[in-house]
Amino acid sequence: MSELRFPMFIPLEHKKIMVFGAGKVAYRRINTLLLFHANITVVSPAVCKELENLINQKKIYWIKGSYPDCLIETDAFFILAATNDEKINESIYKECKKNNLLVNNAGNQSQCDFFFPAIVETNDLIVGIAGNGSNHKKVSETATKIRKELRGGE
Ligand SMILES: C[C@@]1(CC(=O)O)c2cc3[nH]c(cc4nc(cc5[nH]c(cc(n2)[C@H]1CCC(=O)O)[C@@](C)(CC(=O)O)[C@@H]5CCC(=O)O)C(CC(=O)O)=C4CCC(=O)O)c(CCC(=O)O)c3CC(=O)O
Ligand SMILES: NC(=O)C1=CN([C@@H]2O[C@H](COP(=O)(O)OP(=O)(O)OC[C@H]3O[C@@H](n4cnc5c(N)ncnc54)[C@H](O)[C@@H]3O)[C@@H](O)[C@H]2O)C=CC1
Repeated sequence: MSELRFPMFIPLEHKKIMVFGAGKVAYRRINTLLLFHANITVVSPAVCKELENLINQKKIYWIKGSYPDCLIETDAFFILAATNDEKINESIYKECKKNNLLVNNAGNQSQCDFFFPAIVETNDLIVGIAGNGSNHKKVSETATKIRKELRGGE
C-alpha cells in the first residue's frame, strides 16, 4: 500500500468510543485512548485481567455480550472492530458504514476509515506516528526512538 495518510489531532474528551473485542489489540488501543480521556465502552463476552482492572476502576464501561447481539450505539464518535473473528469484524464495519459511523477494522486495512497511530506524549507534545500500512514494526520502533529522544527512555 502506498497511499499517504493525513494525520488529524482530535480532542476525544467525553467522546463515546465503542470497542468490539477485549483481547491484546483492544487492550493496547484502549490504553492509548485513555490518555485522551475518551468515554470507552467495550463489548465482549469476556475480558482479560488488565481490562478487568480498568472496568473495576470505572475507567471504561463493559457490555458483557457479543456482536451482533449487542448492537452499535449510533452516538459513538468512532468504533474499533477488534474481535478475533474476521466475519464479525466485517459485519461491524458494514453496519457502521450503513449508519455513517467512522470505523477501524483492526484486521483489514481496506475497512478502516482511519488508522491507529503509535503515540508518544510528553507534557506539551503529542506525536502520532503512522506508516503506509506495510511495516507495523517500523512504526513501533520509530515510536520507541522518539520516546527515547523526547523522554529519555520508556
Ligand atoms: C494498518 C493498521 C490498521 C489499523 O489502524 O488497525 C494496522 C494493522 C495491522 N497490524 C498488524 C500487526 C501488528 N501491529 C502491531 C502494532 C501496532 N500496529 C499499529 C497500527 C496499525 N496496525 C495500523 C496502521 C499501521 C501503520 O501506520 O502502518 C500501532 C501503530 C498502533 C496500535 O495498534 O496501538 C501498533 C504499534 C504501537 C506502538 O508500538 O506504540 C504489532 C506489534 C508490533 O509490531 O510490535 C503487530 C504484530 C504482532 C501482533 O500480532 O501484535 C496486522 C497483522 C495482524 C494479523 O496478521 O493477524 C494488521 C492487519 C493488516 O495489516 O491488515
Ligand atoms: N492492527 C493491529 O495492530 C493488529 C491487528 N490484529 C487483528 O486484530 C484482531 C484482534 O486480535 P487480538 O486482540 O490479538 O485477538 P484476541 O484473541 O486477543 O482477542 C479477541 C477478543 O474478541 C472477543 N470477541 C470474539 N468474538 C466477539 C464478538 N462476536 N463480539 C465481541 N467480542 C468478541 C474475544 O472475547 C476477545 O476478547 C484480529 O482481527 C487480528 O487480525 C492482530 C494483531 C495486531
